[in-house]
Amino acid sequence: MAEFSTLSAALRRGRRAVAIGLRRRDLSSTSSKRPRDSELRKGGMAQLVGKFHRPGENHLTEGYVVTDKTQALLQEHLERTGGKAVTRFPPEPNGILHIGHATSINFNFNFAKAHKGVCYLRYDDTNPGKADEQYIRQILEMVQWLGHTPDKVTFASDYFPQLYQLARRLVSSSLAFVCHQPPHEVRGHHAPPSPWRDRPAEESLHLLEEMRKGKFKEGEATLRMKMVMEDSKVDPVAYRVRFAPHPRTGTDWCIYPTYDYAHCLCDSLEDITHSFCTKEFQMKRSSYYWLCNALDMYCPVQWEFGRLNVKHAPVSKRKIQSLIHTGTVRSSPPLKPLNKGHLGDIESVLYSEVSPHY
Ligand SMILES: NC(=O)CC[C@H](N)C(=O)O
Repeated sequence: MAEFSTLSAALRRGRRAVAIGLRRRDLSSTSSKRPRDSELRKGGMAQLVGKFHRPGENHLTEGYVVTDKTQALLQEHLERTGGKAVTRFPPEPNGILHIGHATSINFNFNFAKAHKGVCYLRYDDTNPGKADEQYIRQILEMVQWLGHTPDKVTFASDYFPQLYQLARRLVSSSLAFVCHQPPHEVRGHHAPPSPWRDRPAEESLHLLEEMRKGKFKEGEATLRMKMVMEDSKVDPVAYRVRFAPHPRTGTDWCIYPTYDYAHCLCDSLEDITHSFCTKEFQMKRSSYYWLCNALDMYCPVQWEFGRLNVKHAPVSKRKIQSLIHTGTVRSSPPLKPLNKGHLGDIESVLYSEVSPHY
C-alpha cells in the first residue's frame, strides 16, 4: 500500500496540482492578468472560478486573435450554448490513461461543474493505426471511476466529412496546398521550402480529391497549411495518406487529419469555451487560432497547464506501454508492477483500492 501513497496523494491533490501549474499566456497585453502563483497555490476549483474568461468574452484573454468576424462569431456561439461553459477531455485512444490524465479529467469536468456548464469526452482518434476499441472502453471507465459523467461522448472521426469539406474551403482560399516533399525532408524545423507552395488552388483542390480517392501512396502527398507555427515550423501538415483501417470508420478514408488540423476545428464545432491542454501544446496555439480564423469559424480560447509529474512512477503512455511490452508489468487488470517500482496509470491506482474521492 505504501508504494501507492504517492499516487493516491497525487490523486487527492489533483486539482491543486493542476492549479499550481496553470499559466495564462503572456503573448500580448489585453485586459486579463494571469492569476498570481500565490493565489493558485491556495488551490481548489472554487478559488479558480472567475480567473478565466467568461464564455463569449474570449477576446478579453491575453493573446487571443481578434478579426473583423470575431464579435459576430462569438455572438452566434453564445446563442448556440446559451452562455454555458463547455469543456472537453480529449484523449487519444492509443494507450491507458496515467495519473497525469487524472488531473486533466478532474480539471475539465470540475471546471464545467463549478460553472454549471458541460464537459464532453472526445476521443481524438485521428491516428487509424493506433486507435483501439479496448482503450476507448478503458478510458470511459477511468473517467467514470473518477466520478464524472460526460455530457456527451464524441469522436474526432465523427467530424471527418466536415473536416474534409473545411479543408477544401481552405484550399479554395489559397491557404493550403498539396505538397509532395517526402516526410524525411519536411521533418524538423529547417525543412527546405516546398516547391509546390504556390501551385494554383484548383490544382491543389483536384489533388486533394485524388488523395482522398487513394491515388497517392503513403508519403507521396500531404495537404499543408500556409502558416508559420510558434516554434517556427513552416506550413504544418493538415492531412496525410494512411491506408490503415480505422476502428470506427473502417476503410471509408485513406487520408487522415493531423492534430494541428483537427483539434481546434473539433473544439470549434463543439463550441468549446475553454480548451484546456498541457504545456507542450503551447506551441500549437498559433496554428489553433490561425486555422479557426482562416475558416471564419468560432475560435475557443486555449489555456495551458503544467503537466503533473510523480516521482518514481512513469507518467507517460509511451513509457507504460513499453513496460507492458517488455513484460515488466502485466497488461490485464490488475495492472500491477511485477518488480519493484510503481506505475502512474490510473488502473494501478484503481486496483490498489485507493478511493478517487476526498
Ligand atoms: N489539447 C489536448 O489536450 C490534446 C490532448 C491529446 N489528444 C492527447 O491525448 O494528448
